[in-house]
Amino acid sequence: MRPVGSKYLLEEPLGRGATGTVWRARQREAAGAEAAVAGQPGETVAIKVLKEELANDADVVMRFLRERSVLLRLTHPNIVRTRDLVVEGDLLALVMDLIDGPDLHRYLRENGPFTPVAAALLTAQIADALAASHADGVVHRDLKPANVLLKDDGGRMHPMLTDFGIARLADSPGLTRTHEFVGTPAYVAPESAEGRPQTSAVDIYGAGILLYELVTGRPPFAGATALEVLHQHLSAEPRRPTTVPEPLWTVIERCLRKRPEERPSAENLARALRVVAAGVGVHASAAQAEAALGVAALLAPDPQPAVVPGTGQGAAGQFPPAGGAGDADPTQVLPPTTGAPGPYGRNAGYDPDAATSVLPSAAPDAGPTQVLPAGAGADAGPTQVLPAGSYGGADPTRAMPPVDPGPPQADGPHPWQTQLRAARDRNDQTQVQYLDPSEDPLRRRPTRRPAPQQPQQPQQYAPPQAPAQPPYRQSPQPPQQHQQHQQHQQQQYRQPQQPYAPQRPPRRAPEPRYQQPPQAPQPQPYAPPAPEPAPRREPRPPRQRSANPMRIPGLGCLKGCLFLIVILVLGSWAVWEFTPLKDWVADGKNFWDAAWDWVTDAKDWIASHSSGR
Ligand SMILES: Nc1ncnc2c1ncn2[C@@H]1O[C@H](COP(=O)(O)OP(=O)(O)OP(=O)(O)O)[C@@H](O)[C@H]1O
Repeated sequence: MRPVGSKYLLEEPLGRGATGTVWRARQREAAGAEAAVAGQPGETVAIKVLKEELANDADVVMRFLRERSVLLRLTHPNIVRTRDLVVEGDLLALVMDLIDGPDLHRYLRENGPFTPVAAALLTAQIADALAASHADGVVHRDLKPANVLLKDDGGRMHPMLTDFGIARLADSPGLTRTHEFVGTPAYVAPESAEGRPQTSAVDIYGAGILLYELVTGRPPFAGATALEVLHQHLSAEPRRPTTVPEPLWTVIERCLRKRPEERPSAENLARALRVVAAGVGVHASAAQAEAALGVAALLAPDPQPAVVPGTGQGAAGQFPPAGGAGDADPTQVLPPTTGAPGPYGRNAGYDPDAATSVLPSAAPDAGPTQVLPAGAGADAGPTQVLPAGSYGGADPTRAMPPVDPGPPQADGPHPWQTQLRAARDRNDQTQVQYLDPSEDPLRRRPTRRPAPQQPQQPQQYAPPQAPAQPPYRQSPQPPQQHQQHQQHQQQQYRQPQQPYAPQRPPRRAPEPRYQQPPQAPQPQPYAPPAPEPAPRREPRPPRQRSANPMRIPGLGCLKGCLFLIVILVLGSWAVWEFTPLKDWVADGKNFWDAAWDWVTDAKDWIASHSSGR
């Protein structure tokens, strides 16, 4: 058991992600004033030990220190609470509440898709968490099923959003040194992929993808490579699967709008999802069904979305044209759809703090050994989200000096290519690709389970929190009646009863919109090369038919023998028919007599010819 700081002991690893390893750990002594939650000796907690690359990066350590109050004050019933932050030598760690339950990615893989009602209610709770964090100016930026833990809450499962702030911690000018892409291609919003300004709308996009995946078992955009997936986020329209009721599809479609300003606010999303859940069941009243059909009216966008600092956002809600020098993001994966110079142009004027989705390289100067003092919001109540503090507009990292990306490497790979390669590598971890297809939940058909096996499964989800319940929720019913009602609602959309035809978005050729703009006469200092075409598979050589497909032992030898016998028979027949053998046999001559006759005839013939001359 390894100590972390003086207060915690790591016991066993619970899981490993792209940014670190999560451990089950035990509290040795109360953390006291230096943590948001003091804890008790012997208490079990979860500790995320950040990767060495992060811990060794001085920028990340500074960010860690600066952002502690943001992380520690973020409390909500659907957010995994961060209790303490530890910096110790080359170790950075977040101490969290231990959640007893699987993450949503694993749950989905093991149990197949949810019913529309269950998916809507679960996503509504995630939207509640987002609404609270957005109100506090915090954008998650890596929303995906793996970051939703399902807490066992007295037999019911309660979704808890985790990894808040990890993307923020990974932000670092040092990121431009390794260009490793962080974020999961399947869930990345178009504006993030393009390096455009990001707001809380990126989380709404992530929630839309997650909701789609909950009801279908796979995210809407898939591809053989990360680049292919990202292109789809930018240009492909999601298609409505047959199992998704129309009101739910309205919500999903609005969350997946390419233009962030057209996506609903988290608060409206939560409300709309509850209206949909109430209205799509078999026992929905006419008014509830009517309300669900009119859900589009509830999906108003956020007039003042929380801004992701350092992504070039101008005034809140305004989205400057992509590709402008001011909003270049050095970590973007794809070139902007418009605008001449790429983000790596040395004159692009990028903001180093805009490194939104990249891990830093190792830096020699590790942070100091210390246990952090408590943040300002350390004593916030467990269900309370504190009002926005100084964080909202001011980005503490702006004080950091910009890092020169360095001169263009003429012969090395372009950072953009390196990013893509890293993104592909990372997909191993995020299980978007390079998985055994039989094990990849995103590729296989959803598991269809007969209803009796898990009749109560969707009921396990905790009902929405009382304060968040909209006025138009179902009228109170006796518990039993309510349960039956829920069962009916959920069974109406149980996957086995529906003709499920998973739809893969069509593969698209590289979009012309990402083509390199014509080169100006003056060379760009660092014009990005044309996108590397996705590696094409070599056409398979035609399959060789096996001579012995049944693999019968000795068949090859037998075939040779048979062939020889046929040749011998044919040869014998030819000799018999076309030689005087028959006559010899008729005359009773043996072979040697016949042969001697031949020789004699030949000698006579030669003699007659020579005498005639
Ligand atoms: N607070 C927690 N309590 C219990 N288990 C946790 C907790 N946080 C994470 N885990 C477990 O640890 C695993 C790894 O978590 P982590 O957040 O590092 O993974 P990830 O989300 O796939 O990574 P990343 O977001 O960095 O790509 C999770 O799948 C989850 O099962």
